[in-house]
Amino acid sequence: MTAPTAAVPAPVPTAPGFEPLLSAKDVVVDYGQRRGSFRALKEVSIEVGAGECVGLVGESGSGKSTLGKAILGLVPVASGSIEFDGRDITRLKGAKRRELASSIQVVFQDPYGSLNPAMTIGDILAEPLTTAGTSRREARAVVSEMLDRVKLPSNVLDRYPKEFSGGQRQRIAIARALVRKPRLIVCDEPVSALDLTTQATIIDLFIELQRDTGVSYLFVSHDLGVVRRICHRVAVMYRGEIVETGDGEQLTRDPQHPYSRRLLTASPIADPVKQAERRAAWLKLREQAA
Ligand SMILES: Nc1ncnc2c1ncn2[C@@H]1O[C@H](COP(=O)(O)OP(=O)(O)OP(=O)(O)O)[C@@H](O)[C@H]1O
Repeated sequence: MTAPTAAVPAPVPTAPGFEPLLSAKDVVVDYGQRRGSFRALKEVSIEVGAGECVGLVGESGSGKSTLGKAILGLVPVASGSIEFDGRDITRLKGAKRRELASSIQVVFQDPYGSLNPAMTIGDILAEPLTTAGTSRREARAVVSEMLDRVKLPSNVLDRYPKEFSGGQRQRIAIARALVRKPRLIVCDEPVSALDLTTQATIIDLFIELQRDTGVSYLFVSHDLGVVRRICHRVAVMYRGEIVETGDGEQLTRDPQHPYSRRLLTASPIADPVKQAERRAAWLKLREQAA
């Protein structure tokens, strides 16, 4: 198959009706040492509005996670800028970066690996609050509100992650991301480890949470079908660039870029080995950043 022609990376504007919240401009990320380094993001620009869900689709290795990591400050940005709520966050480090955790959170793909097996659900959910200085009493109230939001009963609090199914664990992971009441959640393939029925209920939950809390999502997925359901706009990534953007319907009906057409026909399937590598890389970076 011939490779699609390279396209000029175009800025992705915020959809009409949404106030800008996140704005990444010409972001470049390189991996490796200076000699032989690999450019994973090539001047990528994207905006996410307040209350908007922007999907990021593309095959394995196209740079989706790298963009999420750059926004979360987990990989260095070589050039370009990332603004959040009007503030330059491109190179925030240390305490200032940690403070941002109250505004930007992440939900991972793997509900099995992302919850500490030695902690009760109550402690897993309260920890982000108590480490940020919230009293235990106040933390309990917020945890209980978030359990309600993700439709889990309060009797889960004294139990451990291993006692729950994949879908329930993902509800717990979503509740944990919500306890600090963030304005943006980077969702990294959050439903691709789940069976189709559970996927559908978790997608419905994401939609409902967005409607009720006004949170924004940058929703990374290899599956255009999933992002079409949940996202207001979809950006297609190919080899470190955004090659096309549009609403899901339009992208499906009338894809402009050859690679988007290929994505539609190929219907890529998540490779479990690749996905395990991606999970390990995320967790390592998070530990380093903690
Ligand atoms: N730590 C790293 N060191 C070197 N190269 C890396 C590193 N992390 C990612 N890459 C490379 O950067 C490119 C983009 O990877 P990235 O994980 O962002 O892609 P992706 O679209 O999210 O794919 P996947 O779904 O497989 O994670 C790939 O070629 C990948 O091999």
